[in-house]
Amino acid sequence: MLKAIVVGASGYTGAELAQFLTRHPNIELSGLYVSEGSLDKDKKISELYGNLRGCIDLPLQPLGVSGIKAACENIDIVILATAHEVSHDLAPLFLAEDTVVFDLSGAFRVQSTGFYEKYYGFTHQYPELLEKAVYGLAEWNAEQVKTTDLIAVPGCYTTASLTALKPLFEAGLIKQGIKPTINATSGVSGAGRKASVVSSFCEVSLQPYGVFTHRHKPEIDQHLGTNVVFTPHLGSFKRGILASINLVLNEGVTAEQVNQAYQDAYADKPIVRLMDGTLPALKNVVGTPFCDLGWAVDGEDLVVFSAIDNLLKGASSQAMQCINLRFGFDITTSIL
Ligand SMILES: NC(=O)C1=CN([C@@H]2O[C@H](COP(=O)(O)OP(=O)(O)OC[C@H]3O[C@@H](n4cnc5c(N)ncnc54)[C@H](OP(=O)(O)O)[C@@H]3O)[C@@H](O)[C@H]2O)C=CC1
Ligand SMILES: CC(=O)N[C@@H](CCC(=O)OP(=O)(O)O)C(=O)O
Repeated sequence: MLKAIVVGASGYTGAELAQFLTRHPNIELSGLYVSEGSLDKDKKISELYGNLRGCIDLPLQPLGVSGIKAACENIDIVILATAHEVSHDLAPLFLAEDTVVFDLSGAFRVQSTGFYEKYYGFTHQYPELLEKAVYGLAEWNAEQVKTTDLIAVPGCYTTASLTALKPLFEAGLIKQGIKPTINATSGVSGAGRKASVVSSFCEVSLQPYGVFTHRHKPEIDQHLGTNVVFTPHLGSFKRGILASINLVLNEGVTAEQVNQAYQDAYADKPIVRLMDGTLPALKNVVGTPFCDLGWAVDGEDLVVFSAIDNLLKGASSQAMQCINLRFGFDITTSIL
């Protein structure tokens, strides 16, 4: 039996991961951690999430740097469900204890230190870890995930976008020089559990934000290999992301070729569901690990729609897919 701990377990993605790990037949959930000064320290996780009562009643233990060695005793797997700066500082310490680290933050997703100064506002101290980290887009990087000890789980908008775009670019169907335009709307849980005015119920309606400046744009650019225009929106619902993506096809490319590209990429991938002539809807993916893809072609114009649960395929269930890949379990274990 492998043993796992979750750091940042009181947050939205950490609590989801605790549930996947509890259900896993080959992994024991051995500890849940929050920051040293957390207001939730020593509470049971089920005091915060009532649905977990009787299922996961482990305490949220405070964790400081000096406690990391003890927290890692006999531990194989560490999930960092923490803010980018926190993951940046903690990952090397957990790696030094011979654990395999799955980081849900953006701290190790993009191989460019300059990117972190521009988009995250901190100087990255570990260029060697940026090189070593594998980007955990599970349907695309499975072989690399199997061989690394640091997995950078992709961001939520990025997962929705790359899952939709990669088959088309791999098949060479998209006209060069015209950037894909991604408009994506996220539920408010994308901003995490901490209180903030912008994500408070009375403040949220439906509005764009981060126009031309959101950090997921360069993350998509790097992992797609081409530049995009990306505009995120915040919607007044709890969970889910719907991305609508406009593209121009190469001359002569047919709807059948688009269908075939998606079939080739995903026919044997159980987590990506190709809609048959219908279009994705959040109600079909929220609470599930799926990415639903639908599309329509009109001459050279192609619109693709991608729907995920931001906390699941956009974070925790994708991390669980990566854990399964890394340790040789079926990719759907504990999530389907
Ligand atoms: N929400 C989403 O849809 C997605 C989030 N992500 C990323 O996943 C990560 C977690 O996100 P989310 O769950 O939303 O965040 P939350 O804000 O909901 O949770 C953050 C957690 O980290 C804990 N924490 C803060 N500082 C420390 C520390 N020094 N040591 C240990 N624990 C600490 C918090 O508890 P406390 O402060 O009480 O200590 C809390 O448990 C982030 O990097 C986010 O960007 C990625 C994809 C999607
Ligand atoms: C609605 C909302 O605020 N969403 C978050 C994205 C969440 C995500 O994917 O997280 P990473 O920060 O790990 O990249 C945002 O726009 O910052």
